[in-house]
Amino acid sequence: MTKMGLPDRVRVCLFDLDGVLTETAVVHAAAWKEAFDGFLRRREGPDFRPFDATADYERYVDGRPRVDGVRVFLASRGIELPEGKDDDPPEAETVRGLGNRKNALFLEKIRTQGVEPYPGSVRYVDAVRAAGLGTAVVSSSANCREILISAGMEDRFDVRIDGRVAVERGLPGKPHPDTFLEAAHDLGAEPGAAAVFEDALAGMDAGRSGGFGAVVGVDRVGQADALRRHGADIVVSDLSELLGSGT
Ligand SMILES: O=P(O)(O)OC[C@H]1O[C@@H](O)[C@H](O)[C@@H](O)[C@@H]1O
Repeated sequence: MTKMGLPDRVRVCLFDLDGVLTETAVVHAAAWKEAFDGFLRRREGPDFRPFDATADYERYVDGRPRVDGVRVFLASRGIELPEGKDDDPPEAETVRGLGNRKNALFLEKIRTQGVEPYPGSVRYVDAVRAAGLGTAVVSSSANCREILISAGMEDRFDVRIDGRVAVERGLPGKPHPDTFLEAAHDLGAEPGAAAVFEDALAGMDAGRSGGFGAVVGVDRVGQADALRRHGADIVVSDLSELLGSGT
């Protein structure tokens, strides 16, 4: 192990954003709950079964691109909506409309609450860079760049593969490994020389299937066992735990 708490073969680090670098996973979960509950209430009446911002979020939405989150959660309730168009209004009962509703709610929350980076993640990324390792942010979010700027972290990554870049390059999102593989490639590293840092189960699955050199699960919500079941080699509750370890 190196002093970064990673195997010696690791040359580049691929960081998920929401919940790993910034405290925005809970903001996404709250926006999804508001959007889905509004939809379910309209469709099923006052006795609707609400979206569970922990269990439903982790299993069906967390880590996936926006439209995939809509589709996978609705499928879990036996609901299928028409795809709709990118610019569908937020009240449209389509996959894109519901995604746009969630995005409007998410942006509103970010505007009022601001974006906080995890201090331990900032320290870890800085230490990794100082040690000469390459860094990438690999996020399903189309808002990744704005979130990084708001968190004051934009300059800390050599490569950014986010929800927008994935669409431009035709890359399937997490749980597929393609966005992580693309980031490793852009950093000039084989997957075996890359470490993946993720908090979402879909992200773990991407890390496991991509043949990466290490998969670090970041457990902010008490799901360490699930992270291990989905492929984490190491689980920490904060990236700062990796500093100075294993030497
Ligand atoms: O809606 P956005 O900002 O494009 O984000 C898509 C997804 O990005 C992921 O990083 C989050 O874990 C999900 O909760 C979110 O739904």
